Amino acid sequence: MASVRVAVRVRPMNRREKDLTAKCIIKMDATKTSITNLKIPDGIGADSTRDRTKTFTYDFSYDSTDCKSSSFVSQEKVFKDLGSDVLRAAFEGYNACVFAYGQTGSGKSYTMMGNPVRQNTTKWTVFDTLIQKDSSQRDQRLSY
Ligand SMILES: Nc1ncnc2c1ncn2[C@@H]1O[C@H](COP(=O)(O)OP(=O)(O)OP(=O)(O)O)[C@@H](O)[C@H]1O
Repeated sequence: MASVRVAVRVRPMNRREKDLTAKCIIKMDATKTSITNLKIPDGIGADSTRDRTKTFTYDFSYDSTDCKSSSFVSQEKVFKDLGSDVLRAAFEGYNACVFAYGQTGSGKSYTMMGNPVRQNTTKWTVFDTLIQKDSSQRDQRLSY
């Protein structure tokens, strides 16, 4: 596991953003995140086009804007990609840390804690599985 991993996640638009008919200017493609400056007109010249959209590569780029989209990334996937290895490392005695960074309302708490009713169940199920796996490995070690 790499010592540091960085992920970007885009949440669905909230009511206020929808009411303002805000446009989504972020696109994710595998590990790449592209941001488009709509104030720069499209297709004027090669240089303008390059400035209009900037692309950055991260370990993970998560599109969680629309749960009906084929590219939708669920809370469970985020946890499996980012949380489970950190937990495993912690069980193995390594120091580990996960933190979320972003402006207010961008989805930090949601990504870390999930939805209290449904998504925590998924998270804790994966967590329980890890604990069970850890104890069964320990039991195997003890039985040698
Ligand atoms: N991936 C997501 N899918 C659905 N809803 C989300 C998602 N991320 C955030 N939200 C919703 O967006 C709102 C703001 O999210 P959240 O409270 O997690 O932001 P925050 O970054 O922790 O804000 P603050 O810094 O003010 O504490 C919440 O209503 C939350 O349920």
